[in-house]
Amino acid sequence: MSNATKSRVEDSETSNLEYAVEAPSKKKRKFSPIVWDREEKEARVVSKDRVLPSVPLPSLYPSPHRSDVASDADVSKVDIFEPENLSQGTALSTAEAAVADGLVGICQSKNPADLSPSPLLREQYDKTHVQMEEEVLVEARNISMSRWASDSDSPRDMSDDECTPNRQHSSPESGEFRREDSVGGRTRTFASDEEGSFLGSGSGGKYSENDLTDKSMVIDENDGENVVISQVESDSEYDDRFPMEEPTVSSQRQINMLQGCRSVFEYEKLNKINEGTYGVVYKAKDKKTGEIVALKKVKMDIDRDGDGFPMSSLREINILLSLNHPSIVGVKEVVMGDLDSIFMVMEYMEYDLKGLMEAMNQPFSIGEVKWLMLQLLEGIECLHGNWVLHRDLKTSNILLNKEGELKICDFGLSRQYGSPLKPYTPLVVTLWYRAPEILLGARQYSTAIDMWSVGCIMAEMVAKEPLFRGKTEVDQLDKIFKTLGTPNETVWPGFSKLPGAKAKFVRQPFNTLRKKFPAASFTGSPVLSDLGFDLLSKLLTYDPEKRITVEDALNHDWFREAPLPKTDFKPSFPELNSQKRYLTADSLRNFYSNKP
Ligand SMILES: Nc1ncnc2c1ncn2[C@@H]1O[C@H](COP(=O)(O)OP(=O)(O)OP(=O)(O)O)[C@@H](O)[C@H]1O
Repeated sequence: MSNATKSRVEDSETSNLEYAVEAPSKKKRKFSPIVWDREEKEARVVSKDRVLPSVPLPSLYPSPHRSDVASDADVSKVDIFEPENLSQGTALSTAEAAVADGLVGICQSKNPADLSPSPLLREQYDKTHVQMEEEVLVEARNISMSRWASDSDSPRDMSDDECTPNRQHSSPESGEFRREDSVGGRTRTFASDEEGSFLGSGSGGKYSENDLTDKSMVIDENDGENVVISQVESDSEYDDRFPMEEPTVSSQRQINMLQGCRSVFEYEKLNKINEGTYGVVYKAKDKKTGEIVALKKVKMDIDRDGDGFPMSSLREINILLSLNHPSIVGVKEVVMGDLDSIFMVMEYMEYDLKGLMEAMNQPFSIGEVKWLMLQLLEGIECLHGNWVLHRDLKTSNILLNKEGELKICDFGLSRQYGSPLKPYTPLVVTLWYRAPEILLGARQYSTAIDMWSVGCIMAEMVAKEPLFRGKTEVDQLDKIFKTLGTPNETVWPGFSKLPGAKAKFVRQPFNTLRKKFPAASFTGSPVLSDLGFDLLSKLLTYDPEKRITVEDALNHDWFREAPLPKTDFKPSFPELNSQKRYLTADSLRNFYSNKP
């Protein structure tokens, strides 16, 4: 369990405990680029142990902490890892093409001569490179022109927030400090049991140059899948408040073509964990250190239009290498296999939330749900604070380890600006956590889409079953409307103008969510206090502009009422079945028969 997350504490006037109190923030809210200012919370108590960031994405720069992991490419390529595919002569060239496209500096080679790309790979690199350049430019421009762009509001003051973007040029001093330093001096970490007693203290597919001259960023989604950046808001008031800055990306971007990756043969493959849309995940052991890791093999046959390294994978790697947060799965390095294989080496997590819930015979307790929610929200706060939308939050993308630490994984769909999304199979990309604005074909959406997913995940953790299990998009909307009531212009201004709103949906005048989660129950239905229900309702709010932000969710009083977050929660299941991430009948039987 990470100290950072464990020690998140919120202020409460009703509490007689002392907490570290952060002064009311002067910053504008910094969540959705298309959702405007709201009242700020008066005060928020935060952890004394949190490691805080200093700089935003986009970062094509590797972590200084991570580049040292891969220092020896001159390794023997023992033929134990997919030997049939081994082609030493071309491997480095492939890796180089990938490296040059953003895996910059995460690998090193002792022999630069090995790294000259073949003409074919050179061409692939050039194509992908141009696309990356455009995206990076747009992303950076938008960040600098956002409402955070003033001195006090810039994402560069992410030191006020929760995560540490890894950048080659950032010094540890500037990148990290403890929140307790900032204000007040009153700090306390906490742990609780279930009863609440404290146990411890302490637009259309392409963007143009013109797009770069506007003031704020939104994301367009065309035809359901093609996501691009477009620009909104150009009023003078905005200009006054948030003066434009020139992008600095071109001077920041540095590609070291002479750096290469370590080989996957440094690892001993143990077994396949799972196969998702974008890659196969293996459990493996570092031969030198014995450390157990997860290796995600990047699929090369999708999402690349036949001409390069998959953009989804590059983005995922870039994001994961750029962010360092206890609730975001850590990537140790990127290694290369054969001509067409690149692997991400990640910290190994024993469970994913989906598999775990399938294996449990009881739902989580409310204290456990709170603890998991806090960790999840903190990871999302880090993402949103760095202009990253996850866009595919679901229970199988939330990993847990034996220590009860939760980490978000699978950033394959994150920040897919300008690149079509091509799910390998529609069955895999679930609709269940998808926000109504996306289902209804909204062309602009924001961080609120992730918050909807969090609402679905919260409900699922409480009830131990998915909240809305639609089979098609229309079915998904029907299921949502049946429970939350059919939206209208009153609850969701702008709803009727959404492309999908013309369809005939169920007419449900009432919100019946409370019935599913009563405050007290004699029927065995999951129970949620008024505060818990309030948070859930705010997460599952139709209007994205009114939907709760991650910061407000983290400040919600539900986390301060008993039972408190169960910070000492540790999943007590044996490690999940390696193939499917859920327990075999045998291991379950053994598990329960051995229980006292
Ligand atoms: N670091 C890890 N440790 C252990 N298991 C992991 C790790 N990363 C991923 N997994 C397992 O592999 C599965 C697939 O991983 P991931 O979601 O990253 O792949 P994907 O191809 O992007 O999947 P999707 O189809 O959901 O987009 C996860 O649901 C999880 O069970």
